[in-house]
Amino acid sequence: MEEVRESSAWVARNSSHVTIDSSGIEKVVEKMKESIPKVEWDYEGIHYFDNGPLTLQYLFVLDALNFCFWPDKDLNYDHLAKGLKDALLDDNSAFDADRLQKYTGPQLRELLKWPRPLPLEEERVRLLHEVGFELERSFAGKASNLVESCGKSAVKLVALITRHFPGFRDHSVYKGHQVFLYKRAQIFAADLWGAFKGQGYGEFNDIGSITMFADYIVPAVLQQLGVLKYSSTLANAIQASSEIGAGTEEEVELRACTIYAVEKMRELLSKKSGKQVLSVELDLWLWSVGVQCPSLQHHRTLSIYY
Ligand SMILES: Nc1nc2c(c(CN[C@H]3C=C[C@H](O)[C@@H]3O)cn2[C@@H]2O[C@H](COP(=O)(O)O)[C@@H](O)[C@H]2O)c(=O)[nH]1
Repeated sequence: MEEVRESSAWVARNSSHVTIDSSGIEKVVEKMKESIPKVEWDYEGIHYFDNGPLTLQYLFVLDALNFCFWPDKDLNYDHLAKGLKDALLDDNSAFDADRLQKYTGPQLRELLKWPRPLPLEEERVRLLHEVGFELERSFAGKASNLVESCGKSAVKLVALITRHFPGFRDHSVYKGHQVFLYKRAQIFAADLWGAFKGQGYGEFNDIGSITMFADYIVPAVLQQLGVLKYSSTLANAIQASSEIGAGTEEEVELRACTIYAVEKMRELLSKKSGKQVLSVELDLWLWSVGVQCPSLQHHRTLSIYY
């Protein structure tokens, strides 16, 4: 994902509100280098897995909806992953392409057994329809065909997804530059890799090309670790739970500097440990630390991308 790496590095060099503290990176890496914390994919036991193509359909639907849980304080990612899993166990045709195109907001809520409207529910439904429509039009209705056409390349998979599904085109214009973040497209490749343990549908020759997935949890973890530093205005806005507009300089910097910082951590860690460390592995570790910390204050942006 050269465009994600390069454009994030550009933001980090030109940033006004977020800075990366290289001594913070060194401290974290120094502590970790003896034993890099390995977090098992699905350590929570909440995802659907049957070792076959239906798992890909599930993961693609999951990542189409994998964004913005925080407006409902009781809702989180686990509810989505587990809710979709239970829905599929109840009815294994629930994510057929024709069905995806027909869900209404109330039906999606019912599927997830969520008692009230979901955050950005209309957008969620629209994105489900888009996934169903384009899977049917170009991939005979199957996410497995999409994945199989990528010849074990995660880079090709992300490119194909963003070409076919506008809802996955997670990018921004920052100080006149186009910045690519591609969180949900990249996390889909990583989810396949994790679920299938790098084999079969999860085998990618270039998994090292994927960056971390710029969400709202990992930046907050890096700030706590002293890797990211915020301007006082930004720190106060996050502390006060004020909304940060999508596409603002602050928002793009939070996400892009997180990607760049994790790349720097990976480089240093690989050098010091003598082992090739993947951004995907670092991401899952940082994310799992964040979601287990209930007091974590994260930035709040209404976005369909993360
Ligand atoms: N960077 C990064 N962000 C991730 C994930 C995941 C889940 N990955 C699964 C894959 C294997 C594991 O076993 C995980 O279950 C979700 N998110 C993001 O977090 C936020 C949700 O927060 P909260 O509202 O507290 O649930 C939201 O932006 C969501 O999009 C990840 O791995 N990395």
